Amino acid sequence: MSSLNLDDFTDLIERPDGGVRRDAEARRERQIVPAGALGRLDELGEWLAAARGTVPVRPVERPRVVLFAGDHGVAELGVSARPAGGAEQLVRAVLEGASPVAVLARRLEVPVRVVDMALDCDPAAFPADVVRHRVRRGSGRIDVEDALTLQEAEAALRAGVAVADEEADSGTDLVVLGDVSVGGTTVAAVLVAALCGTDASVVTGRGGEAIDDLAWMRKCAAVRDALRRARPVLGDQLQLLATVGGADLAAMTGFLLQCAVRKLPVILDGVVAAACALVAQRVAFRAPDWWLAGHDSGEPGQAKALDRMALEPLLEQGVRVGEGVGALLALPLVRSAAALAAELPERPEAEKEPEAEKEPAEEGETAQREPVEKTDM
Ligand SMILES: Cc1cc2ncn([C@H]3O[C@H](COP(=O)(O)O)[C@@H](O)[C@H]3O)c2cc1C
Ligand SMILES: O=C(O)c1cccnc1
Repeated sequence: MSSLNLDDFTDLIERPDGGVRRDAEARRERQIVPAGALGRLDELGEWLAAARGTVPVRPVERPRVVLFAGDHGVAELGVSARPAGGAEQLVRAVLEGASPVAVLARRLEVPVRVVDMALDCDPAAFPADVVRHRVRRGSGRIDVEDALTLQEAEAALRAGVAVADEEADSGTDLVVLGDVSVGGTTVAAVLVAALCGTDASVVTGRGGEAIDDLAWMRKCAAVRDALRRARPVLGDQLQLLATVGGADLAAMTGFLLQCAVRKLPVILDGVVAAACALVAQRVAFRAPDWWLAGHDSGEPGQAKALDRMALEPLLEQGVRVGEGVGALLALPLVRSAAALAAELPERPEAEKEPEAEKEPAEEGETAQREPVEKTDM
């Protein structure tokens, strides 16, 4: 296998179509409801039109929840409320329809795909299509050892690319991206702190089932120790994922990059997705234009990462269960924005407005909006 050159993604990833975006904005100006009166839904509709490349925006017909799963050796330090190696149970609940994401996905009629990258259990525990991309059993204890070998990191990242291609090829038109793990919020905190140049205490939160103060201090110490190991490899994102990431995070990073290549929009869930997005942004600066932040999960590392990418969470409901729930909750909002953008009629007079009358105002507005196209979401 030829070695992977992440720099290639920089050229392969384009921005959403700026011309389509301007057409979407112009259409919005002509609609019967005053532009701006729908608040952020206006912006969302315009973003989706540009991402999907058409005005009026096409509805999201085939969304899918994609969850990357793995265990993390760092959980042995007691940094999670769950037992180390316990992600198998979480995945089982998702697949059996007995977890929060499963309930919501059923209700919203959105299929859920789980991709096991490094669960610490017998692969026979799950169907072949769930385990087929697994690169190892549990990722390494990042405070003292590498999460993965470079080869494993590369295999995991390639698996994420392959999953993105499978989704794009099978007609998925929007991805709700989440994770299922034990210890994942510690790993995500390390990546965010490493890439933002902050201390452990700034990014360390209380994780899945909130941990007590003592566990939080252990988590901070683990993040601090892993950060020391991360600093020498900050410039090489694959090495960074191998040193202080994990197979699920490496796959998610590859997945995000390839979704951007394939022009497949993604709603990010919590701190793990945000951390991977930040790594992907380092690889390809245009990539965040293809993503929305579904919600604010309350993990401080998530807020830090989203801020760096100028992504503003759509919802804040205090949801702290991971597994894509916050992002899935935002899906109806995105679909609502698309419906309004596509279906609100245009004012009859707007269609006949003489060119000379409308042009100066429109030109001025468009010119003003262009530079903020990327950052104002
Ligand atoms: C019911 C429940 C189901 C979950 N499934 C995933 N996570 C969540 O917990 C994981 C890691 O948290 P930590 O780092 O604290 O171990 C994340 O991967 C996230 O998806 C869940 C959290 C809860 C409460
Ligand atoms: O940010 C997250 O994904 C998160 C936050 C708290 C608990 N579980 C996950």
